[in-house]
Amino acid sequence: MRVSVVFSTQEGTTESIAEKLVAALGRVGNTIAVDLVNIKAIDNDELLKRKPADPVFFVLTTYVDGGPADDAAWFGSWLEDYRYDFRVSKASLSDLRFSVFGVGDAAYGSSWCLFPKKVDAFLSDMAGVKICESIFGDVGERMEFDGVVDAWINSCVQSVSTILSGADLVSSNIAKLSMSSLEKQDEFEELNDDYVSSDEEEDEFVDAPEESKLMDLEDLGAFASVGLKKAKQEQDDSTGIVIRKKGTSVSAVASITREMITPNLRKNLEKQGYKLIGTHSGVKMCRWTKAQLRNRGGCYKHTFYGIESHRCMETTPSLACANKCVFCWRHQTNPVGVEWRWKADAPEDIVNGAIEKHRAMINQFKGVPGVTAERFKEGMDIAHCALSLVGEPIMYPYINEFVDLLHQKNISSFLVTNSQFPELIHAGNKESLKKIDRPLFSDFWERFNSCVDELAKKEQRTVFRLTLVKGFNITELKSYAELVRKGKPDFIEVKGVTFCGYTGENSLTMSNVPFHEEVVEFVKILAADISDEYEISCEHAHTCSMLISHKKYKIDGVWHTWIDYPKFHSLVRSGEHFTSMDYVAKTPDWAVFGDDRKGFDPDMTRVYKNKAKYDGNPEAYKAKIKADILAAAE
Ligand SMILES: Cc1cc2nc3c(=O)[nH]c(=O)nc-3n(C[C@H](O)[C@H](O)[C@H](O)COP(=O)(O)O)c2cc1C
Repeated sequence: MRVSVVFSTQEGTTESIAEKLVAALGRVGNTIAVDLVNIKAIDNDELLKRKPADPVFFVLTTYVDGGPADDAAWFGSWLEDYRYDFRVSKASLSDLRFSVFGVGDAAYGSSWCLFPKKVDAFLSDMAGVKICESIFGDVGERMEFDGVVDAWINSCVQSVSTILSGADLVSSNIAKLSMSSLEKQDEFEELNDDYVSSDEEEDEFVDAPEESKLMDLEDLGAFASVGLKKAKQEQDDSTGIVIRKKGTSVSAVASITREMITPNLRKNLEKQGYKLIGTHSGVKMCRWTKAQLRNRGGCYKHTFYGIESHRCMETTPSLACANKCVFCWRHQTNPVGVEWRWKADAPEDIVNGAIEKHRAMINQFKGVPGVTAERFKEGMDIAHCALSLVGEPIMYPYINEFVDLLHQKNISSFLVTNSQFPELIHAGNKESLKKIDRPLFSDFWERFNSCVDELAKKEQRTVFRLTLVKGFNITELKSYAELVRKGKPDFIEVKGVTFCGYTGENSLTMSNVPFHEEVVEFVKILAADISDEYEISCEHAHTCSMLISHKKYKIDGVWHTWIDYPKFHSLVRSGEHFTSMDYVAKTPDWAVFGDDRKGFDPDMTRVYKNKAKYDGNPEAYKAKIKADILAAAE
C-alpha cells in the first residue's frame, strides 16, 4: 500500500501537520510506504490513475482571499479547469480515495478555508471517495485547533488500517462517508456564491445552451433527458464508433443517428459566421480570401506555397475537436470529443455543399471596390481547400474519400491536424503540449509522437506548424528540434500566436504574443539547431510567420517551396506513384527570407489601416494593438 500526504503551506504550519500525519502513518506497520509531497511537485496524471488501495491525504493552507498559497496555485487552477472541463467524465476520479485537512483562520469569514474546501468539493464532484471526513481547522482557536488536527490524524490512521485489514469494511465505510461528504458539500455551496453546483450546471446545459461556452453535444443530449447518473451509465454503455479505423465497416458508422450540430449549436455557429453543411461540417470565409479578392495581400500560405487566398475555401468536415488549445480562436464553442459518435454525412454532399456555400459568399463581393471582374471570376473558381477552419478534420470517418473528391475537382488540399489520431495517418515537450493543447486523451503525448513518426513516412508534403506562445513554449527550442529530426517534415511553419481579444477560457493575454522580431530570432536558432538539412526559406512579416524548409527544396541554390498545381493535379489523375519533389515550383524573390518586401506580394497593394505602430515602447505598443483589436471587434 502506498499513501501520499500532499501539503501546501505558506508559513510552515500546514507542513508540520503533514509531517505529523506521516509519522503517525509510519507507525501503522511496515507494509505501507508513505510519501510526503509538496503540492508543487504533485503529478496530476498520477492522481488521475491512483488506485483505491493507495489513498491520498491533502493538508492544505488557505491564503489571500481564501485562495491557495503560492505552491498550490498551479494545482488549484488545474483542478478547477479539470472539474469544469465539459469533456471530462464526471467519474474520472472514482478510484481516488482521499481526505482533506484545511488550515485557515475563521476570522476571514466567508473565505475561511475556501481553497481546501474547493479542493475537497472538486475531488468529490469527480467521484473521488473520502476515506475519512475532511476537516477544516481554525487556527484562530489555537487550543481547539490542535485537538482537531489530532482527531483528523487518528481517523486517517484508522481508515488506512481498515483498508489494510479488508476490502468489505472499506466499502461500507466509504458509502457512509460519501453520504456525509455530500451534506458537507451543501454547506460549502452555501458559503461560496460563485461556486456552480453540479445540479446548476445540469440546468445550464438544459436551459441555456445557446449562451453557454460549454457546448458539449454529448453531455447536452444526455443531461437534457436523463440527468447525470444515467448519462454516465449511457456513456459507459455506448458502443459509438471512435473513428473509422482500418477494417471498420462503413455501415457501422452509418448506423449512428445522433447529429453533431444541434439546433442551439447551429444558431451559435451561424451567429459566428459559419455556413453549415449537413450535420457536422462548415465553411467560413477567411479574412485573407477577402483581402486577396480586393488585391490587398494574401495569407502566409500564398507567400510560402503559392496558394491563392481568394481561391481558397476554408472548410471543416468535423466541427468537433479533441483538444482545447489555449490559442484556439474559436473560443471553444465547437463540440469536443475523442470519438466520432455522430451521424456521418456523405463526402459528396459535404464537398458540393461547401463549394455552393463558399461561392455564395464570394458572390457577395461582386462590385466591392478593388474586386476586379477577373479576380471575382478566379474567386468563383475554387483552387484550394484549407481544412484548418475549426475542429479536427481527420475525425471525420470519410476524410480520405473527401480529399479524393477535392482532388478530382482540381482543388488542392491543405489539412491541419492536432496529431491525436495516429491510427489515421504544438508543442515541444509533453508538459508544454499538455498546457497548450489541453488534450483530452490521457495518452496524448504518445499519440502525438506516433503521428510524428507516421509523418516521417509520407512522400507528399508534410508541414509542422509551431504556434509560438510566449511564456508557454518559446523557450523549448531543443525539444522542437528533436521533434523535427524525428518527423522529418518538408517544412516547418513558425507563427507567433494571434491575440484574439479574449481573456476568458484560454487565458492568453498580449504578453503571450511574441513580436515578429522575436519569432525571427527563435526561428534562426531553431533552424541552426535542427540539422544542416534545413534552412530558413520564407518570411511573411504581416502575420509574424516564418518558414524553415528542407534543403532539398533549394534546387541549384534557388528555393522551390511553391507548388505547380496543374502538375500536381495531372500527377494525381495519372494514378502513378509520385513524390512531393515532382510538383515543385520556384519561390518568387519577394517571398524569400531576406528580401526587403518581407513576403508581401508586390503585385498587390498594401493597405495600412490607422493601426498601432511600434515606437520602441513595447508596453505602449501592446496596449495600442489591444485597443485596435477591441475596436475592430466592436
Ligand atoms: C496574508 C494572509 C492571508 C490569509 N487569508 C486567509 C483567508 O482568506 N482565509 C483563511 O481561512 N485563512 C487565511 N489566512 C490564515 C492562514 O491560513 C493561516 O495563517 C495558516 O495558519 C497559514 O498556514 P501555513 O503556515 O501553513 O501557511 C491568511 C493568512 C495570511 C498570512
